[in-house]
Amino acid sequence: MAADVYQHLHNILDFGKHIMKQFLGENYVHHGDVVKLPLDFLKSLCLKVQSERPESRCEKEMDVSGYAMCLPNLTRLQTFPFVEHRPIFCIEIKPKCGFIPSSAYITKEVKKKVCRFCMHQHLKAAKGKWKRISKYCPLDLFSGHKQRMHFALMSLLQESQNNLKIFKNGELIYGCRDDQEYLSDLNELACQLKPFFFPSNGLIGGPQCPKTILKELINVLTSTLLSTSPDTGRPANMKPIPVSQGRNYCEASHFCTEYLQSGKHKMESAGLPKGCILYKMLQAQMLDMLDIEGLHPLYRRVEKYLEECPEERSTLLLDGPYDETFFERLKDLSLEDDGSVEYAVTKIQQYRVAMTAKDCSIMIALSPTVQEECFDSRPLIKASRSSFMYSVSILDLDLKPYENIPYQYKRDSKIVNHYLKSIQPQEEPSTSLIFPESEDCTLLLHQV
Ligand SMILES: O=P(O)(O)O[C@@H]1[C@@H](OP(=O)(O)O)[C@H](OP(=O)(O)O)[C@H](O)[C@H](OP(=O)(O)O)[C@H]1OP(=O)(O)O
Ligand SMILES: Nc1ncnc2c1ncn2[C@@H]1O[C@H](COP(=O)(O)OP(=O)(O)OP(=O)(O)O)[C@@H](O)[C@H]1O
Repeated sequence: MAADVYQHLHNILDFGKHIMKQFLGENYVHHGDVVKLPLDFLKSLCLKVQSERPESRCEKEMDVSGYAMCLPNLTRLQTFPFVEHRPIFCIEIKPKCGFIPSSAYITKEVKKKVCRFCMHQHLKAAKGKWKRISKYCPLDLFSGHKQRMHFALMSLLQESQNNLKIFKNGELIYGCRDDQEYLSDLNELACQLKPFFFPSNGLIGGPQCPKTILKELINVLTSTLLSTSPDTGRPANMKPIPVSQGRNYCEASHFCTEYLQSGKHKMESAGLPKGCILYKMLQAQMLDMLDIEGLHPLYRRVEKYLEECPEERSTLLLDGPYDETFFERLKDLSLEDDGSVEYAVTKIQQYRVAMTAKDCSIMIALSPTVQEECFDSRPLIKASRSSFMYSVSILDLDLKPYENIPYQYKRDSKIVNHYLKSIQPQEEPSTSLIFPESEDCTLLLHQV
């Protein structure tokens, strides 16, 4: 049992170290270490954290067999550990899938028009996972278009669900609260963040203030998400997947509906700078080239083969090791199915990597600089009245299990069918949230 856990944790570590680092970049991935911990400590820790865990996660039990994964605290700056004592805030974003599939295996046309996140919102609201439908659409965030990105980030702030959290000096101060009104929360947030953006205090005031602070926050986040890191990430010999294969906007996006209604007939595609975290994440997500509808028959092919030759499971590398050989196989982007089990396995592994990239989170840690530090060559993000040292990391890079594929297949059709049913009566007109760069947003906020 403990040996299995040890092996499992090592697999996670190797997957981060040898596979996800290649896709996402050396600087963004912290693979951690497997550590042995005293059983007593683990048991008391388990009791202590149980009451803090979200109810929906409590069916998963904490493993207390003796091994654990030790990761750096990603709410702190990873690039400058010597500034540990400095005030810092960190934004965690779980962006989800940023593209619309274009696979020929898709049977429902709506999947080529509306993104999975927006469709899934309806099912989540119906099941009571969240009270309200979010106006966030991942395609807006991944668009590289500043106005769309601002809209996406503002929508995340308004309805954070499990897609946005904010930490101040390592402590959660915002997010994951569906039971509170967002207005009071946003005021409180602005209040907490004010010293970071307006350190000299007193210079700025009046009723615009919280809105100004949130806009500063959104600008800083957008710049960070679009900033490029010098490390290479995806190796040069792996062809990039063209982002333009599917449509570049989602028909259910509140931004796009209004933008197109306002007489703009085409969604211009600004595109993401190659090398920024969103670009890298999107490339990894797009390894899902067949969609679950094209993938599921390949899963059945492998299952059939394994029924006949169960001893072949390790040769197929379904469960690792996650090393160079595994990575080499992921590079084959060909979609010519020769009917072989090898082809099926390659597509399955690419799909699992893509699913992992669709469910991981970005941690953006920001710490304001003091004037005398501004002379060196560290990357800085500038706001109107302050500037920040920052680090970007990716969290939750456990490879999604092979065994989940049939479940993903069923859930896909459940999400789509529910969406089609729920939009049938009439489309709700959306209320304006767009705030062009020259105009103020229309949020009601109190002075802080
Ligand atoms: O399928 P999705 O898109 O609902 O993603 C699941 C997540 O739900 P979300 O939509 O982000 O609220 C879900 O998030 P929550 O636990 O609900 O916060 C998990 O991350 C789940 O992964 P796993 O099965 O625990 O490894 C995720 O499942 P996978 O599909 O990534 O396996
Ligand atoms: N290394 C880290 N640094 C800072 N915060 C972290 C770190 N790892 C996890 N967290 C915080 O804990 C949350 C849950 O982490 P994660 O999703 O990895 O847990 P999990 O193992 O999936 O949880 P569960 O046991 O419920 O399945 C993250 O969303 C993040 O807010």
